[in-house]
Amino acid sequence: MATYDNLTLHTDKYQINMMYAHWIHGTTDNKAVFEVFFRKLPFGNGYAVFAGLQRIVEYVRSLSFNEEVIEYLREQEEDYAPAFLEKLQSFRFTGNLCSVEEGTIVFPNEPLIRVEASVFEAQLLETAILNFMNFQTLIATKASRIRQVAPKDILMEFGTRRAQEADAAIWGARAAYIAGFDSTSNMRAGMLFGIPTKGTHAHAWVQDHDSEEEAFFRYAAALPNQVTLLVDTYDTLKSGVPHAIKVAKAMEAQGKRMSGIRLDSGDLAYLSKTARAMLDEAGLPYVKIVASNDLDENIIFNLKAQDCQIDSWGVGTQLITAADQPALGGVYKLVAREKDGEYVPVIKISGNPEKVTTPGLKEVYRLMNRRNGMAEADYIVLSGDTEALEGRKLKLFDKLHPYLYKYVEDYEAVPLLKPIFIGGEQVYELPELDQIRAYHAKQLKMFWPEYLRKLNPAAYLVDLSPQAWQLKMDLIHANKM
Ligand SMILES: Nc1ncnc2c1ncn2[C@@H]1O[C@H](COP(=O)(O)OP(=O)(O)OP(=O)(O)O)[C@@H](O)[C@H]1O
Ligand SMILES: O=P(O)(O)OC[C@H]1O[C@H](OP(=O)(O)OP(=O)(O)O)[C@H](O)[C@@H]1O
Ligand SMILES: O=C(O)c1cccnc1
Repeated sequence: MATYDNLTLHTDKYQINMMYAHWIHGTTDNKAVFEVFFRKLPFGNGYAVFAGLQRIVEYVRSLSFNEEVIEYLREQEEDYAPAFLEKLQSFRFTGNLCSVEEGTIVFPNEPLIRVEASVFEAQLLETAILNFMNFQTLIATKASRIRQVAPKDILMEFGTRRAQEADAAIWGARAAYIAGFDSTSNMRAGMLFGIPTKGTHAHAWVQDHDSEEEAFFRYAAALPNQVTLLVDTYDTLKSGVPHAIKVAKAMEAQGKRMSGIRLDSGDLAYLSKTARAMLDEAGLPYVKIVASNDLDENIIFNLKAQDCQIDSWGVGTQLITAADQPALGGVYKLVAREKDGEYVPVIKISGNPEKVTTPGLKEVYRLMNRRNGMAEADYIVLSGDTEALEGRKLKLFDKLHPYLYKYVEDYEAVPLLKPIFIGGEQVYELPELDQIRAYHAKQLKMFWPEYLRKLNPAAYLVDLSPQAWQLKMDLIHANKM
């Protein structure tokens, strides 16, 4: 079997076909600029949480058309000339790549990643970059919604068994941690990324004993420092909770404290309230209640509205598969190409106005109100336009109804796109995961709650500068049949 972890061919065949066609026509070295953005927020949310950059950086660094890959291409496609395959052998990314940092709050229709490279290199990267960014951003956004409804509780990611295969499990666990989950059950994700791991036990442990009581006592004897007992194998209130109380009391006699019980079926509001009362009655107020069973942000929100007594949530399937919206539709679009040694902006026209691209190399700034430190709007300008950076008064206007406008001043323009690779050299030091998580938590504080609420959030303003807008209009008119 072929080597498994070389991601160089983790791309759509049409990218290699286009690379080949450029090679045939001698245009491989022409520069091209692509931008990554998405058009629509997932889950009806008001923002997305950008994630995927670490994987993208590792992928770009590791690109290598080694012998095995070349051999495969040779066998697969007789059109690919031997000299083309030879050129691929020395392929490496030598361009510039800028990106928003992981954990950043982002919005539709703003550039999140910009690749500026020979068209030969830039074309190859599209598929993998979108694959990594779309999935990880989607899961981080879902996790952020879950965190929002349980701001003070412990959130445990339990999704691996239901994830869309192994990569999704570990990178999804990482994305969830960035957006505020406290732990993962996936030990490999823990080892690879330094995410704290947590786990209870399964029904099998109870079923594998002559009695539930015996199972509980033996588990507590084996792992006295992390005893969370699953109490719903036979009858939660008549058997599970009373047996757990017995174990907790026995532990107390030895000077130890049981951590918790886990509810995994039935009416979680009713069961948690009753179990809480039973535990308190037994003098065990410190024993926490963990819940799991196909939870998502809506069920957790509802359970809280029912005054559930749940301290900690295990969330699997709904999070790791983003069950209510299985994909983020991020795209990678050409915005400029080199012609006669200069960049020429390009556009994609569509009958669907949302699909018309915004031409030209762009920067995106977050306009931070200096008086209150809150984000006012995101402002997209053509690269080289420094008006916002100089703090000049800006006109933000509604593109469909230009007579609706407002001026902003007394702001700081914070560039969102950071240089990651310049001339193929990595210039960005990847932050530690905990730094990313802390950065994300700080980001959330910069937005008014109206933009963050889970249901019907207010739309945050992402505006094009007048020059960027004019360029778009000019190209639409120039290209319209
Ligand atoms: N009080 C509640 N309010 C709203 N939703 C709840 C409540 N209690 C449980 N749920 C959710 O209802 C859904 C349906 O649970 P379901 O009836 O399938 O579980 P169960 O039959 O009790 O357990 P299982 O089939 O997993 O053994 C689950 O997603 C669960 O999290
Ligand atoms: O429900 P999720 O959010 O996906 O969380 C993970 C689930 O995985 C385990 O169940 P298991 O796989 O044993 O099957 P179950 O569906 O019968 O509980 C655990 O008991 C949770 O219920
Ligand atoms: O630790 C747990 O309780 C757990 C882990 C994964 C899936 N379900 C439960």
